[in-house]
Amino acid sequence: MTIGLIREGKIPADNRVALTPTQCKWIKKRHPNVDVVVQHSPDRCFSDAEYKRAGIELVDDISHCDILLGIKEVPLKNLVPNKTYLFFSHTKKKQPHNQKLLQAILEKNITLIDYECLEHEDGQRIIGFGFFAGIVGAHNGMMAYGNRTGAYNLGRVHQHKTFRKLMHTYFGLQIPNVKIAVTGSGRVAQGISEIMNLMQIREVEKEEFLDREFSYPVYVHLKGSDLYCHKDDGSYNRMDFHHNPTTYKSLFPAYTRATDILMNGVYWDKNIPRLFEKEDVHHPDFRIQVIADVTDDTNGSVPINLGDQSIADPVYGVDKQTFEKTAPYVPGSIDVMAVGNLPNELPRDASRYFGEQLLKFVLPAVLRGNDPVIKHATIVKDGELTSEFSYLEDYAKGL
Ligand SMILES: NC(=O)c1ccc[n+]([C@@H]2O[C@H](COP(=O)([O-])OP(=O)(O)OC[C@H]3O[C@@H](n4cnc5c(N)ncnc54)[C@H](O)[C@@H]3O)[C@@H](O)[C@H]2O)c1
Repeated sequence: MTIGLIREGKIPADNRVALTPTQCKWIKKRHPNVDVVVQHSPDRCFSDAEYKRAGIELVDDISHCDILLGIKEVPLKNLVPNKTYLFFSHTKKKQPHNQKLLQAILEKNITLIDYECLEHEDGQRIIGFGFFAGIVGAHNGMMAYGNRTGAYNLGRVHQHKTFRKLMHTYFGLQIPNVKIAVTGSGRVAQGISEIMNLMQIREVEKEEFLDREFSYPVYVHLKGSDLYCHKDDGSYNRMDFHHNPTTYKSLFPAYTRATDILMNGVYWDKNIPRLFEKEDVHHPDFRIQVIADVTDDTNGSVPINLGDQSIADPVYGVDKQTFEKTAPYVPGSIDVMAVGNLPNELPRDASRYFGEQLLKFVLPAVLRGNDPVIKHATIVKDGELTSEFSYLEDYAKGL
């Protein structure tokens, strides 16, 4: 079997990759019947030369490969007929901008396995970039607070080649006595907590966080039952919340009066209550000055997320009275950091982390063949929608 790492074709080109040179080398050594080739790319965070040094063949033509690994949506013209692809297709929610992509995949008799649909038995996602989104998002949130208050100065993540180098810049950092709320229970929240700990910000209990001030910087980590309760009886049941989110309400408004910085990493869709409502901002005790919205849905769990910024310019202000977008760090506004491709600021670490999960959980299942995990994540098999994704039929027909 030959695995091919494709060149990212989406514009602007994504610099991440599914497997690092060392991981490719490891596969070849561990599985002598598997070959790995890499399509030339000028944009990847690991250069062609690094793959070559690891003994990996570089190619332009990938038509001899059995399995093609990418990251983002593959441009229609690049899709090779009759192949098996793994990438993030962003089609499972019938996203309008990717309708033509799914149609082309069907027409070209392709098999599409979507990373986003790879799940453990209990429904938890197997693979994702969330951890490094949390790392970069938390750094940017702390950077924004430093810029707003002038209390300290943090540079940009992408100025450092690796996470290890970034960590060293936190040495001696003097953070004032801020109170930070971290929300979420997945990889993003894990990444945010990592930065909190590296910056030696101390975790405290929620009651304490709500009731008192501290003479050192603190954070509270709020997960499912801390954030939501049933509207009728105040209870929380995870499965019930996932299935009937509209019957729940948010408990976060109390925290808006005790929090200086919100680091948001919750999973959200339009049926899940927002953390707080826009009107809460007008409450005289609303205290939040900076929001790092790593979840990043426009008008989503954070109602004053006014849309995406770029890595180059990650923060904007939101006027507390009019909710208009302003320049960042001006009086009377809240700073919002909202970027949809945060892991691209640390692409080498993010790729390594992604590749490790791929090697641990996905590659063995691919090699075994006929594996339920892969079956469950296969949206299209040989040009036909699988039964699990038959609900996409109308979308695939262009209706
Ligand atoms: N800005 C960025 O660059 C960026 C990058 C990665 C992820 N994200 C976003 O951050 C959010 C969190 O991502 P993550 O990587 O931590 O996810 P994850 O899959 O690691 O964790 C998601 C958590 O949400 C819970 N969950 C799953 N389905 C749910 C449902 N239907 N209702 C309620 N809760 C549910 C799970 O139990 C899990 O604890 C997502 O919205 C994701 O799109 C943003």
